[in-house]
Amino acid sequence: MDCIVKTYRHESLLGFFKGMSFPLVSIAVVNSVLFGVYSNVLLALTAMSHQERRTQLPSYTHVFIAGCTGGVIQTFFLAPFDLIKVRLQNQTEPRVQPGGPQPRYRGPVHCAATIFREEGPRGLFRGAWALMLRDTPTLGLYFVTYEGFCHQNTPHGQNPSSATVLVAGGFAGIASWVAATPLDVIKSRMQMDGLRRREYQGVLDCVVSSFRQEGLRVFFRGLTINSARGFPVNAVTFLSYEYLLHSWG
Ligand SMILES: C[N+](C)(C)CCCC[C@H](N)C(=O)O
Repeated sequence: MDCIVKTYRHESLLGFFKGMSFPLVSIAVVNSVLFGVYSNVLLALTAMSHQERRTQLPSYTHVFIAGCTGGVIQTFFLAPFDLIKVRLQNQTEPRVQPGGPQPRYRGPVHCAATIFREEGPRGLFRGAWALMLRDTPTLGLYFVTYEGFCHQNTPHGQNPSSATVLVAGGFAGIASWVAATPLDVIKSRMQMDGLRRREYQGVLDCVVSSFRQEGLRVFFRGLTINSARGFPVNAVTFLSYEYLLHSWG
């Protein structure tokens, strides 16, 4: 609540949409990589089409492996986009006045160019290890939750209803975000670390020093908001996924 109130006071309604244009474009790319890799790995592991999988649920191990693989590959696409989002969101100066000083990053493209210039091409992948650690197991969990919930709430041999897909997707989002939040905190700190004097030696150092300075609570920062956001976002994501598979498959 404090964050919402302060964001509104300092930056008005626009403050909530900071760094949004870029993720809007990137989410299409990132999700198609994730769901594309997931579906294809599952196909390779089980030799069953999407339709056939409805009658015979693949083993949860296969679902988990396919989800984890999606998580690894997705990181290469997500890392630069996510970095730019985090940098822009953390730029909390009030809106620029005409004639006043320019903010450090003037927008996503300028932000990408500045990071490239100041921190080199590898700078665009700052925090990518933490991101991969965050997403690999949690995306495995994401698909296991989704498939498991759909399977349990659908009569044998039928396709899950839209309502089931929405709720299953929502739960998958919450479960994976709850599991991902500790490393999400670390990931964002690593991404911000390139900006000034380097504070952390690596992921482990960031975990240890965050814990020393702020205690165990630090790893649960943003848990409520991540889960609250996770439900609707992933309900819609899975509904679109199922819908597209049916209309094209
Ligand atoms: C694995 N982790 C929890 C990080 C994300 C899982 C859901 C991904 C979705 N695009 C979203 O933004 O919610």
